[in-house]
Amino acid sequence: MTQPIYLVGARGCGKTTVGVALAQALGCNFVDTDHYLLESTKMSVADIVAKEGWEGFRRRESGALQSVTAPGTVIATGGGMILAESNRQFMREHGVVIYLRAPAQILASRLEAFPEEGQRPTLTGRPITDEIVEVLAAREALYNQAAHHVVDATRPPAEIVEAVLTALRTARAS
Ligand SMILES: Nc1ncnc2c1ncn2[C@@H]1O[C@H](COP(=O)(O)OP(=O)(O)O)[C@@H](O)[C@H]1O
Ligand SMILES: O=C(O)C1=C[C@@H](OP(=O)(O)O)[C@@H](O)[C@H](O)C1
Ligand SMILES: [Mg+2]
Repeated sequence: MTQPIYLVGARGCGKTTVGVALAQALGCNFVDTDHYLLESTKMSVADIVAKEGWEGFRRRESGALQSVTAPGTVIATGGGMILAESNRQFMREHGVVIYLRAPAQILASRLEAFPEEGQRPTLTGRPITDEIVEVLAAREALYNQAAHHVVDATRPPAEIVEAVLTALRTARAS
């Protein structure tokens, strides 16, 4: 596998968790665009948003996407990476895009257990359950548009990794 693999999906679908395990299974490098921003700016997502607004954060994450793109790399994106058409096009052109899909109730229960406020400042100011329903409704079509493969992300991480590997193998054989 030399093409980069991009994991997309809503907050809490497991892009970061599954990305680490997938990279290990493939013997690839792993990068997370939010971790890249944290390391390169020394600011959390919440810090960047407080200082520059969501617009500033979105500009920086588009830059991060281009910076981390390299052969032999599994890339966990932030949940809003697919908002920009240019990012969707960039990912589709440069690699294989996998959408980790899970329903709002599952995402909400994971995020309520581990909110990680520095990583996930509120997007709407609404309670987490309402926010996720709203955000998924606005983005589901974009996740699907960006994706070469859609994988059920309600299972344990090891099973999701297996499903991604199967999707990659099937695509290569066809
Ligand atoms: N497949 C899974 N099953 C159960 N919990 C999960 C799964 N994937 C991730 N989690 C948990 O959900 C939370 C968010 O996971 P994370 O990988 O940070 O998601 P994302 O990067 O998509 O926002 C973490 O606490 C993580 O342990
Ligand atoms: O959905 C979003 O708009 C965001 C998701 C977060 O990443 P995760 O999806 O890894 O939580 C992070 O990039 C930022 O808080 C914005
Ligand atoms: Mg993440």
